[in-house]
Amino acid sequence: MSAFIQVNNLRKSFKKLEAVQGISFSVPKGICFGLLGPNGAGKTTTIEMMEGIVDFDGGEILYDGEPLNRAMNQRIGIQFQHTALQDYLSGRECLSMFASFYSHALDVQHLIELCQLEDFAEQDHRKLSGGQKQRLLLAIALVNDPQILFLDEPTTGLDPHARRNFWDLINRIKALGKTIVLTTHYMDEAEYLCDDIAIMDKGRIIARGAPRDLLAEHFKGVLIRLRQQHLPEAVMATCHPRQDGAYWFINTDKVEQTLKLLVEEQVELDGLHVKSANLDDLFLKLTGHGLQGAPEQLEMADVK
Ligand SMILES: Nc1ncnc2c1ncn2[C@@H]1O[C@H](COP(=O)(O)OP(=O)(O)OP(=O)(O)O)[C@@H](O)[C@H]1O
Repeated sequence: MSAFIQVNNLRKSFKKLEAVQGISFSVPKGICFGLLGPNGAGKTTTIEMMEGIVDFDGGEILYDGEPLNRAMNQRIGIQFQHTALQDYLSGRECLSMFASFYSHALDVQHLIELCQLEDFAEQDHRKLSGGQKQRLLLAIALVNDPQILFLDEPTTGLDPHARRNFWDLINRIKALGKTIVLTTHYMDEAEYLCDDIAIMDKGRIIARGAPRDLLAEHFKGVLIRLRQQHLPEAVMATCHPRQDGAYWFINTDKVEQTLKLLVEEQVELDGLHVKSANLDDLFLKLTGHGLQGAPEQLEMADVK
């Protein structure tokens, strides 16, 4: 697939802080591309340079081979982390106001239906729940029928149910053929939504590719967690378990054989947990620290 958005050696410093340190990547048309990383990694600075909101110190950003120009600017939709809306306006009125800014805008009722705002479109936007507000902000980002949609941490602070709803909505919008660039520090969000990701840490890209390919490249097998107990010699010698706190951990790419051995050796399986590697594990492996503070991190077998 050819690059729709091409970012080459992009740099940005704030005084002595090098927030973005010469990153490069490309985004083909029609995919959902994710910039993933912990707080302060440089995601928002990168996306804001791509949106033309923040000037960059070096490098280039090309859209269909051209720097961002007025015509392309009209084809971009942005959902910011925070957007101040006019007090007292209903969702429908907010949408009408933003639609009036563009020469070509989508029908407001169509946007209300697309983003499932029907039940609260007439309410003062200040009374909306977090999930409802995010859907309204998404509708506002779509008002000019953009070719490219930028979403900056769109589900931060939402409860799990609202996040799921929002993910479904993003998938519906992606199915309309739009190119989506989103930032997130939720690895599950990136795994669920993104065709391609760049993992950022401290202003640099430390991994690039499709989530599934990245995981296959860096990990094999699964991790089995058992409650601490005396393990038979055969298990110790074959599985090389690692003890950590109240648990034993076994890395293996031969799950069935390992489980069979545990059963044969009459190991207590109560509380057994089997887990595949995810992007949190990858981030931990690449950087030595976790993505979101202190989620449960499980070391996985390394292929290399
Ligand atoms: N306008 C600014 N002035 C000074 N420093 C800034 C500015 N904007 C960002 N930074 C700094 O640049 C670094 C990268 O910030 P950025 O917001 O891009 O990270 P992020 O990955 O989006 O983090 P978050 O998930 O918290 O939004 C941080 O250290 C931040 O404090």
